[in-house]
Amino acid sequence: MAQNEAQRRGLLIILSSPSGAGKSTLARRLMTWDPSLSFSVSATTRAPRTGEEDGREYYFRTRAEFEDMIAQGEMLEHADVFGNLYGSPSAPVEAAISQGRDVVFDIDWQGGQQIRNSALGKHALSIFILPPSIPELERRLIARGQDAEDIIANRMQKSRDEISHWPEYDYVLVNDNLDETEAYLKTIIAAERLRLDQQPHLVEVVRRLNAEFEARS
Ligand SMILES: Nc1nc2c(ncn2[C@@H]2O[C@H](COP(=O)(O)OP(=O)(O)O)[C@@H](O)[C@H]2O)c(=O)[nH]1
Ligand SMILES: Nc1ncnc2c1ncn2[C@@H]1O[C@H](COP(=O)(O)OP(=O)(O)O)[C@@H](O)[C@H]1O
Repeated sequence: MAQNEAQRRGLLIILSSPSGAGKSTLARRLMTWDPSLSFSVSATTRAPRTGEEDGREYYFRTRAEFEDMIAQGEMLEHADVFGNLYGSPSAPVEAAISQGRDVVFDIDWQGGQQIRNSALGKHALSIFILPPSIPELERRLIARGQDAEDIIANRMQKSRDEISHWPEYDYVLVNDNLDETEAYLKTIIAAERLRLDQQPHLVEVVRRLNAEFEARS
């Protein structure tokens, strides 16, 4: 982008899916693809999994701390998911988008809905990830090897409700082949960026085209 051009605000790229469909894997791949992307690290009251670090995958907080963050107006959105509180802190998102950086969210349908209905909703690009089948969804949850049987059963039971929200999203991808889904996701983001980057110039271009028509007549 030329230096004197006004910088557009960053996009809020929302990824939602039932647990196990692959959205965290896809989000991680996006971050490697484009290091200018900012990942919105959520706060949660759920316990850390093996290998998860406070401030990297999540900000792990007690329920009292989380409720205090809500009371202080620090959350862009928040929801109860599988009996725990999850939410996206506003400040890092505001900072990133005001610098023109696009932000990736790995959140459920309730969070997606809240962001779309917020003041930042017009900057949202939402993508829903479907699993290719329910047995495959369960296989992935088991293969991930992170959750106990009862937790997996609870996630499987909630997945039908999460899936029912697919029509609310701008795009829906079936994550069968991971590399293919990743490629589609990048295409969607690239197309949206192109559209937004072109927008401010279009009035000027069409004005010039019209002036050129005038000059011919
Ligand atoms: N609304 C909302 N949902 C979130 C947030 N962070 C994570 N989630 C969702 O909470 C659900 C559970 O996340 P997690 O415990 O990491 O399990 P996983 O999705 O199976 O890896 C997933 O659907 C996440 O997308 C958030 O900040 N807000
Ligand atoms: N297209 C795919 N094919 C096979 N396995 C996948 C695919 N996408 C993701 N996985 C695997 O499925 C498991 C769940 O993926 P994850 O990204 O943690 O899901 P989510 O964040 O939606 O809960 C992980 O072990 C991941 O490596």
